[in-house]
Amino acid sequence: MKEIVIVAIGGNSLVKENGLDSIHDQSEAVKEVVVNIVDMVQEGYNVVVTHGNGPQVGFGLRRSEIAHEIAGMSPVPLVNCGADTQGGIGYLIQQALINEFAVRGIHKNVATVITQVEVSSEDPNFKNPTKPVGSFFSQEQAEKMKKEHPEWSFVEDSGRGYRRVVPSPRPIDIVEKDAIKSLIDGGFVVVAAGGGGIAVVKAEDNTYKGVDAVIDKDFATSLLAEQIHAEILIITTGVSRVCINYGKPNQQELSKMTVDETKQYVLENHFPAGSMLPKIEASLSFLEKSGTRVIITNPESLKDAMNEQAGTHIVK
Ligand SMILES: Nc1ncnc2c1ncn2[C@@H]1O[C@H](COP(=O)(O)OP(=O)(O)O)[C@@H](O)[C@H]1O
Ligand SMILES: NC(=O)OP(=O)(O)O
Repeated sequence: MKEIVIVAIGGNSLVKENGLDSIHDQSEAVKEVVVNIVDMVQEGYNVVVTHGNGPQVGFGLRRSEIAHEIAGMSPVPLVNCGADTQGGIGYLIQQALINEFAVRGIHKNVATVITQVEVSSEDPNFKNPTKPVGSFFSQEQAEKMKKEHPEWSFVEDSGRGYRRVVPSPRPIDIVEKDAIKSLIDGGFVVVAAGGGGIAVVKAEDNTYKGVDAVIDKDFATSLLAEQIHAEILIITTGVSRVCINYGKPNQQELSKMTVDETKQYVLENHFPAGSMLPKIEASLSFLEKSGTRVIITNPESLKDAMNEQAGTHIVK
């Protein structure tokens, strides 16, 4: 059996910048990534695709709030907003993959799996929202919104502006992992764990219930990679390489780092929470548990990164 590669597409890399948030723009961004993913399939890898939903779940939540405020419609719970993004973005990726295979004359089955991810109801992250969602705002806009909605929390997100934050518990188990593995074994290109998965808690009688949260897709992807025995984890995001001293005059791009070097950079606070830190923590967890190789890069560098010509490579 060929190597399983899991590719996580960042939610922000599909929106690119504030203003390019229409479905048309996101669909075009998806098509760009998919070309590179199909290249990898053609090279013989078994590819599983996951994706983020930070911007998109925030847009959906805000649409629901506005519809409630203006038209009195019932608000959509955050967990359902997340499930909606899994379907919406999964549809874009699935169709783009099918179309790209058709253009190249390749027969390949593609399926998106609605994926629930178990979290603990006792997770302390429920009381401390950290996951940035939706649009970026100026400090002035964020302060104005905070006055109007005192229950909202905001954080400054990696020098890009202020964003609302929601609870983000750690994933414990991918509920549909066996279905995903069966599809991979059956030769499907699988899209799964979108938006970090739909957050659910498990009761003693083995039933599940959704909870209002957005799981970090990097942590969910790392867990899925472990559970399906993937060899390579690729995280695509808005930058071609991970940097130390990011955004400072002495910023330095990293092409390769070992697990130990990576841990040292974490201790030196080179990676902010809510953006680069989860990617790094998820990568370390994957390498320590089951994986052989991690690549962090932007979607357009995927092919070069597979040949070690681009991206940041984290090795054991
Ligand atoms: N040390 C760093 N090296 C590279 N990028 C960084 C670093 N610290 C913060 N960033 C920022 O974090 C972004 C990735 O986080 P984010 O946009 O939240 O991820 P996603 O693509 O999964 O939505 C990068 O595009 C970059 O703007
Ligand atoms: N759910 C999630 O982590 O989304 P982003 O990758 O878009 O932040």
